[in-house]
Amino acid sequence: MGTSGFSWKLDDHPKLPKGKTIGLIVLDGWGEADPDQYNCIHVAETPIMDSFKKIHDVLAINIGYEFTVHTAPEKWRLIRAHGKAVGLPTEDDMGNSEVGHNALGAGRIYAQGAKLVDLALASGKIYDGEGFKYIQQCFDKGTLHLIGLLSDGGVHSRLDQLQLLLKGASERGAKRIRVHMLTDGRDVLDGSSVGFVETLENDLAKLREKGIDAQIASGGGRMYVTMDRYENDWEVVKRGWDAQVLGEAPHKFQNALEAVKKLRAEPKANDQYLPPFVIVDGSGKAVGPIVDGDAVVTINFRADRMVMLAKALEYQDFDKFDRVRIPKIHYAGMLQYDGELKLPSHYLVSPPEIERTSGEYLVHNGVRTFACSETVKFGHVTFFWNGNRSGCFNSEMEEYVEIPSDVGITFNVQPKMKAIEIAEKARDAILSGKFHQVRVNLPNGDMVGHTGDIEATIVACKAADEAVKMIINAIEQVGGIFVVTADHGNAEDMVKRDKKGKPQLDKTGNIQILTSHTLQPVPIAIGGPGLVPGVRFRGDMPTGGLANVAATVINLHGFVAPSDYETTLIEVVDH
Ligand SMILES: O=C(O)[C@@H](CO)OP(=O)(O)O
Ligand SMILES: [Mn+2]
Ligand SMILES: [Mn+2]
Repeated sequence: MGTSGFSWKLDDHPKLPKGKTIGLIVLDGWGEADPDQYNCIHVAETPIMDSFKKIHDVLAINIGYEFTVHTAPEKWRLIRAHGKAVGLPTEDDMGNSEVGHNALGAGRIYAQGAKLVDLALASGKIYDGEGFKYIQQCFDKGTLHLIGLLSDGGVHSRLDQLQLLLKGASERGAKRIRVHMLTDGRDVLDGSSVGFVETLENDLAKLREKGIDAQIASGGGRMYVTMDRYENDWEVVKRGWDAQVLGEAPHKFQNALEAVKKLRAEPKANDQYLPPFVIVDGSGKAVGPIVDGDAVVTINFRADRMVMLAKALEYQDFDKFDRVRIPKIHYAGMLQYDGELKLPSHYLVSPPEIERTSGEYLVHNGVRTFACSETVKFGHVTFFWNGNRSGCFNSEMEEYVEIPSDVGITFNVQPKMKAIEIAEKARDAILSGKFHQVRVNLPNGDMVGHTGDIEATIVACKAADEAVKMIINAIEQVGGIFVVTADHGNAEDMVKRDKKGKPQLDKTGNIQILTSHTLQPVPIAIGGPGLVPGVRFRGDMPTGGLANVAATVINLHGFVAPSDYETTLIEVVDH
């Protein structure tokens, strides 16, 4: 920190002991909503998660399973996980893993990428920064390439920001612009790609009227092209590289609208998984490969699914796939995506300065931590948790375990994912007695929820509940404490609704499946035999959110939380 007088030392909590083992479980995409057939959490058998909500008069309850859960009515509540509570621009912004885990781990609410980019564009400061000046150096002779998610979902990127950047860059000297678009269908309805392409094409046509040579150059579905994360499957990034840099793809079209419409018409096609395509001119030549002297901007503000491409674009030493040709470019990210790796080294907007996270404090105060998930969510409980930094703070105090995810499948075919494997690792870590905090992310509700497959999502929710049971069982055995919560909603609502909450029908009278996250609150439950009697959720914090969890957990480890953290959710009453 460099601030004089700063100390990592946390004060002892006056009433709560140190040394308890805390099982900290984040259910990804697990919100609370009214029960109906599209609420997969409600439909699924989830006895453990249900038990936390039940009203009981006694502290220890037996819920009819082979172990006892210690809980009580004042040990379950809902917290906010979307909009301003997690640093997003408006209350209409659904939560997501990045902002959710940042808030959970950092204990404070930071203006997040979406908001920071909005502000930088509105004030024009984005054009005064080092990053823009760096790419601007190529505008005279080279092409400006914009690569990213074409969507108004607001999770990874936003179309209006792309539109402003196109305008701003063209007004500041960009003469030749190529957009490499990725279709969404995950943060927005499947099929919405067509409308987004139309909007973008209109904008590009207007630029062309002004004499700027602006076109879409390539595309593909976000889950199949470019936007992999945590190095799960480099083939995804390679497909993008081939189209964007080399101008090669199995599908060639003369315009992007035709491309998206035709590729969507294939059986089982959807926006998330559209195959890669390139746009070619009348002679069949790709209109926009990335070549020496060009500028490249990755327009997503969110980090996880841009880091791999950023590495491919920036690193000299790179062996993840054969890049064939490595263009000499000026590359900038919309944000810097990894604070530890300083990747990319040039960026248009500075990321939120998330520092002094709970993980770092706890390490400095002797709390030994184990964190685990499977690949697709591994960075959530490590990288996002620690404020978008890869690696641990102190490898002697922390152990991070990644269970390899299945590759090349959509998770509705494997809805149990690695939930039990994650729970087994957590169980073993708890029983080993080596750790004070055992932290996991259970991906099922979210990853399967994103497929839009309701039956599979029900299976997924059940699997996550079984994993919670295994972890809590271990906590019971060691006399520990559990904290079970979620990062945002998803599986609790799988249908698009009208303003009154009724399922909305499309033109053909079918319901519209909601693959995205939601605006719903998420549960938090605390319990376990190690919880001091008299600990309960405070009644004076009705608007508590994810950022209040860090102070709560720090308290349960026996410390007073740093004074600038959002307040704790718990109090200790005399018993
Ligand atoms: O898959 C992702 O990238 C997002 C949705 O766009 O989900 P989550 O925030 O849960 O990681
Ligand atoms: Mn999530
Ligand atoms: Mn998700």
